[in-house]
Amino acid sequence: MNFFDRLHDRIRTVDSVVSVGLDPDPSRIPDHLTEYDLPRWAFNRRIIDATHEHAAVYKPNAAFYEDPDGWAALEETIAYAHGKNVPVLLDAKRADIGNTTRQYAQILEKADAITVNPYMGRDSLQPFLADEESGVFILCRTSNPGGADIQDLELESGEPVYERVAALADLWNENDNVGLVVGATKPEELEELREQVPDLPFLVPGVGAQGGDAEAAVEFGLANGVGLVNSSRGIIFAGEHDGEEFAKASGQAAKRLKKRLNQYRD
Ligand SMILES: O=c1ccn([C@@H]2O[C@H](COP(=O)(O)O)[C@@H](O)[C@H]2O)c(=O)[nH]1
Repeated sequence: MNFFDRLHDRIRTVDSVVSVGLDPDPSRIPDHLTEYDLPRWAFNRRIIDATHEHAAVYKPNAAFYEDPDGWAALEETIAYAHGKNVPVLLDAKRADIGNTTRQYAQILEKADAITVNPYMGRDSLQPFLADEESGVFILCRTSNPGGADIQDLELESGEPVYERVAALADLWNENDNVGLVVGATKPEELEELREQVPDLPFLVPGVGAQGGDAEAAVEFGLANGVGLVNSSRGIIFAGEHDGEEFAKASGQAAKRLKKRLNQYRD
């Protein structure tokens, strides 16, 4: 079954488009978990227990796992999320020349979907695009202020780079497995892009800690009801640092976000 069909089912089952970002910054992990062999895994397990009923996906960002213990923590986390029937979207922003990108794409044997960087062009994404079962979210208009430096540049045709990326992504979507990453901090661009590519689901980061527009994220992020609105720090660090209460607070934050976003869903 294709990733977006699986995601559609998951969204229906939990009545939620919330992507829970698993970015376990070691400096913010509660003290009582730092004694574990894999503190990031101990942390994520508790977050998953508390949030899975509200999670359409989990989105670990690879940056928080790129060391030997980190990869072990990530593998445990992915397996545990799957045990709760929640798909995993790895925010890795990968892509490279052919033989290198083929190695990167092997991660899709574990995760269900990945974010990729279009800067190196189609061949750098080919192994991801060719994987019919997995989702591929292409960075299009990112949520950070510096996203404008390149993505907003006007081409000779008058279109900005991010619109060209969306047009290419639509072209590359031969296996119905492509989505776009568009920040909630860019509501006007979200609206324009939804008009331009009506059938591509968006992953919309930037609500919560980055203060993005939750209503626009839902109104324009979903294609035929399918899409994701991510919050990471706003959910996983919703509580105090110490004690088991942190997980309860993350469950409440995920539930709150789900309710808030559901106000805007059809
Ligand atoms: O444009 C982008 C692309 C990716 N991200 C990632 O999403 C989360 C956001 O975390 P918050 O704590 O909810 O701000 C994080 O992993 C980013 O690297 C993004 O923010 N913007």
